[in-house]
Amino acid sequence: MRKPTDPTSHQEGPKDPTPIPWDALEAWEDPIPMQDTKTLHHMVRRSKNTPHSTTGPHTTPRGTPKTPHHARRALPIAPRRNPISHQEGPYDPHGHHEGAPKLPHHATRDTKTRRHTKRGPKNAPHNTTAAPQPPPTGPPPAPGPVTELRAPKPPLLALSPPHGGRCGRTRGGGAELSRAHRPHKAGAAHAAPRGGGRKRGGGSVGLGGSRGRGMELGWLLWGAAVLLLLHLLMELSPAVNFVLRIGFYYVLCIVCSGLTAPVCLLVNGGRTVKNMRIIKTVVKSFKYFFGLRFEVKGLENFDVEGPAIIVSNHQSILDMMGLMEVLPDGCVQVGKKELMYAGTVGLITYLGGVIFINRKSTTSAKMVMAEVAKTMTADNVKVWVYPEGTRNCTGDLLPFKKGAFHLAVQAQVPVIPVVYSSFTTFYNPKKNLFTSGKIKVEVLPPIETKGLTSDDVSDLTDRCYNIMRETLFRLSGRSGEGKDSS
Ligand SMILES: CCCCCCCC/C=C\CCCCCCCC(=O)SCCNC(=O)CCNC(=O)[C@H](O)C(C)(C)COP(=O)(O)OP(=O)(O)OC[C@H]1O[C@@H](n2cnc3c(N)ncnc32)[C@H](O)[C@@H]1OP(=O)(O)O
Ligand SMILES: CCCCCCCCCCCCCCCC(=O)OC[C@@H](O)COP(=O)(O)O
Repeated sequence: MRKPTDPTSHQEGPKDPTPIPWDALEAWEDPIPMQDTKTLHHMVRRSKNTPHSTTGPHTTPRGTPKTPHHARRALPIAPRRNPISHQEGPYDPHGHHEGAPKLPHHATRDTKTRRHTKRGPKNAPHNTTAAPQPPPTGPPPAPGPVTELRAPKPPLLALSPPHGGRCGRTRGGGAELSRAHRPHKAGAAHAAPRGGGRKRGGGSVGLGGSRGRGMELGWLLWGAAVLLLLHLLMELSPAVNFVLRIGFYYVLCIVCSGLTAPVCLLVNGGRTVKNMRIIKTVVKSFKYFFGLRFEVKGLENFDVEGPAIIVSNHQSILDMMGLMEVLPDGCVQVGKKELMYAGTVGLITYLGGVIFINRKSTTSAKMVMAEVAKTMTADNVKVWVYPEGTRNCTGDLLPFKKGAFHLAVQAQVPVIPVVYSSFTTFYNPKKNLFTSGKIKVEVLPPIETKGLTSDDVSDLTDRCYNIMRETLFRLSGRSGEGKDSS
């Protein structure tokens, strides 16, 4: 919080023509202190340390044997204790709870001293306009510094004790510009003056107001010009269009992940599949920014009793929008472990219960999947796997990895194939193509695995591959022969 200047220099009335130190006004409008980030860290730490809270395979407490059990917690279970309810006393988002940082003393002290500035000392005469000055005698003074040549500043401040923040949390307090004089807000000229509610003479906006509005207009014009230029460039150059759109997608993912993570922590307390509902709500809105539409069929095929393994084709990072468009409740995904280190996106995938595997180590990946097979039934969660093991935007399918099908057979749960039509009609990084488009999504009937063993995994994989490939070609409107023409 910036140290406010001496409030007396902001007395009402045009006594002193010298310009008001505008920056000093800022001191009266400091933002509300940010939420105490220490509390947030405290919550995260508490949620990790509570005996019942789930942790991912990579966060087993020190000393735990690195046996397959480390994956035991791979599946998210709603933590049985919510770190927020363990705060001393009720948790107050405005930070007025135990241990919250107090406002610095001088800020409160100033509140008292400033109390007198609104109307001057307590028993001073109630003069709403300055007493007339006696006419100056003797020769006219030589013109002083430039400042004296400037038009005198209009009366500016209806001072009242500071509220310690922009939003005026104390009763009627706070050093604030009378609305009629607030220098930077468009349309403020006609707002009723605040602070004490007494009518102030004259509603005209001071010079500062028009200058502020001019600046605001300038910025608006600049912004419009930049946007127009960008739009023009995007129209003229596919490469610029592609870079800006995919860049915007990355920014959207990073920023929204950073904003959604605290919400997940506050609502669900830590890593749990329940966070997927929140993530899904946010990601489902992304399609509108890119003019993408989804046409979904067969959602009823998700209505199976208990857990299941869902397998789908994987074309690009845009798949997250398609994933969230149809994601059933209580469904976690299998992802490459590198994702966990992708900044805020890694945090949100961790909080959403994503199961991280090391694709480069079949052994460790198998162990994780084996553990998942054991726990998914107990936790009644579905697991979404991309059997191609990587992104593939050719309009065809890569050969399937077998892990998902071993998982289904080991857990004796059905496999539900999901197919997304080819993105190649609107998205092709090699051709710098990224426009709006329609994606057809089809959820196919479940394939039972009851009674199957690991010997049947190869057949199961091939069967699923063929059904999904045929569906992909049908949805993408192409013949089943050969590679995509693109
Ligand atoms: C709020 C705003 C947010 C905005 C941001 C959005 C956030 C969204 C939030 C949240 C959603 C996040 C979503 C993330 C999604 C990420 C997707 C990816 O990362 S895709 C890459 C990782 N996925 C895979 O790799 C596929 C699964 N892979 C497998 O299952 C593989 O099979 C694996 C890794 C286990 C092994 O792969 P191998 O490369 O070794 O090849 P193989 O042929 O499958 O296996 C080799 C041998 O091992 C046996 N084997 C494989 N798995 C086995 C198992 N589990 N048990 C026993 N044997 C197994 C097989 O039978 C095979 O043996 P024989 O050839 O038959 O002799
Ligand atoms: C704050 C610092 C952020 C650091 C940069 C993070 C940028 C991440 C934005 C990613 C947007 C969403 C990603 C969804 C998951 C995904 O689709 O990952 C690709 C993998 O399936 C397969 O990867 P690959 O094997 O390389 O094809």
